[in-house]
Amino acid sequence: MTEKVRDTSFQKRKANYKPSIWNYDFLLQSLTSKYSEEKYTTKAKKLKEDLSILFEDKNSDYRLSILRLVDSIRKLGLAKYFQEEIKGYLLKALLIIRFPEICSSTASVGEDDDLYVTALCFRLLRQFGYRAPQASSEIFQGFVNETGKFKTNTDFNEEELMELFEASNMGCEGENIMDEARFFCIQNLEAMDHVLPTQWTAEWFNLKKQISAYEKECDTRNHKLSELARLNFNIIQAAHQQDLKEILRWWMNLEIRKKLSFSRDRIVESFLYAGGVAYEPQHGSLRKCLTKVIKLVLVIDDLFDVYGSFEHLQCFTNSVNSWMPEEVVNLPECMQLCFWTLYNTTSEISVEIQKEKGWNSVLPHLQKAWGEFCESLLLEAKWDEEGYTPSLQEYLENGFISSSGPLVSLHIIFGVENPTSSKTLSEILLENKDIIYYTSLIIRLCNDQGTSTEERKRGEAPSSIFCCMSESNVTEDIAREHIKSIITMAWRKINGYHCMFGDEPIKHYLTNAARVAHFIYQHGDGFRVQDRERVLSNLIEPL
Ligand SMILES: CC(C)=CCC/C(C)=C/COP(=O)(O)OP(=O)(O)O
Ligand SMILES: [Mg+2]
Repeated sequence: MTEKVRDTSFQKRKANYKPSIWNYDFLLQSLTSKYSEEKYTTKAKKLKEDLSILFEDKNSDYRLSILRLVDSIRKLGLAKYFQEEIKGYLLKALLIIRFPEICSSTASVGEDDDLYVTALCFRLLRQFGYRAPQASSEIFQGFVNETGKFKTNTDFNEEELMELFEASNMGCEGENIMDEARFFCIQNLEAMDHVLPTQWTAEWFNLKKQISAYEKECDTRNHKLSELARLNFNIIQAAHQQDLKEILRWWMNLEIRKKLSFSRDRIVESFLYAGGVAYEPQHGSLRKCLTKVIKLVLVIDDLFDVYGSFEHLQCFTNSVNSWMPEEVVNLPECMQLCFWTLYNTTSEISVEIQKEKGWNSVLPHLQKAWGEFCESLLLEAKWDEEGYTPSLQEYLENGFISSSGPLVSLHIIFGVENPTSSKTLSEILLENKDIIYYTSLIIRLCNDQGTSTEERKRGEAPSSIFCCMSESNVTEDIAREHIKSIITMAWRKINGYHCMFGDEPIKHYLTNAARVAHFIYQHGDGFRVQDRERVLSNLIEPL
């Protein structure tokens, strides 16, 4: 057992987090939706059947309308309903582009495709994980000059440039033409630097907006399709409401809640973000488990950043590493409570995963991941204590772990995959090692982009931006641009894995964690400042 740690009932620094804006009792009462009734699911199935006719339409072999229909279905969150049809349709679209002479449509122009069609087709194929010649970046060769730059003599309109921008964000490492495309669009479209491309966006957070936008498309809109999209959104929201009720009860019953004046009470936001990772109704268990993990990450992160003395944090980390409650008895009461909450919640989660998914020996993996997370926070606390500024590389080697990405990823794998597949957990982890790394890197860098100014004011450990400024002796603006370029590079790597393996569920959900990070930090610190409207829109108000 550790020797007695000095009991200093002090708090390292003030974070001045505002209390939660949510009245949990009131929320619990408000979370009811008629869409959890069976009849709505039946109605959705019926609508889906009625809509099969869309795909039989003889006139729709014009590839642009095919591609647009597939894109609308995807944007409306209905791709899962029409998986087979989309596959058939995309293949048809490819056939028309490659062999126009065998298609009856007079609109097929084959090789002379305009930028819009080329970019749209390329993006959809990559989004759905299909390998085809049209999913190769080579198809943009016709739009660049001999030096590899996009031809400036062609007058591309805004719609074409937007589509090219979307396509460029599906590019992989080494596809220079995609880098050129991205650069070209940012230069030629106003304020593109702040536009989040679809590939970086968590579908769930954009769904309502997409449905409303589709409904404004008077000419092409299909009423039944938008009816199904609305119904689908409301059915999902009803499932989320049931999950959130359970989560609120869990949180309200925890003793720790009353003892954490130094920490952020952000259980609703933690749930909202977990929903961005896996929003489909069947992922309720994963959503709830991720919410608990994110909430504990916030508590422990605050413990390290604003509360504990270095000595206390060392003792806490030892306890998590050894997973031995005896170690914490000498810590302040609230730190002991943190440990117990982590200890008990993790045990419960491991039992649930074993029961639901059939995995064995889950707990040792979760313990190890929490231990590594605390070690990374302890190193940051050490840098803070010593006033040391690491190089950017040294910072990132640790920062990808302190982002909580590896921890969150492990829970995603346990929640998505089941052990009946032919692979062991170690094999799955190894296979996804790089995607976990780059996702975690994105979480870390997005977090720093959104929170570093405030953290610096509070005198917390340095962020990537500060490390970059100090190492290269550059201004904050230049450092921020450099960090943005690392984020873009990380996405290129992630895209590469998707191109290689197709849209596998594990890779899809792991990547969603990076998308959620962009969302949380795009306008600052999404955990500090609560977004009332967003919670109401996604979790409370039906369409
Ligand atoms: C998408 C996910 C899982 C997000 C959680 C990220 C995280 C470590 C939040 C802690 O906030 P912070 O802004 O205080 O972080 P830090 O102190 O590490 O900079
Ligand atoms: Mg922090």
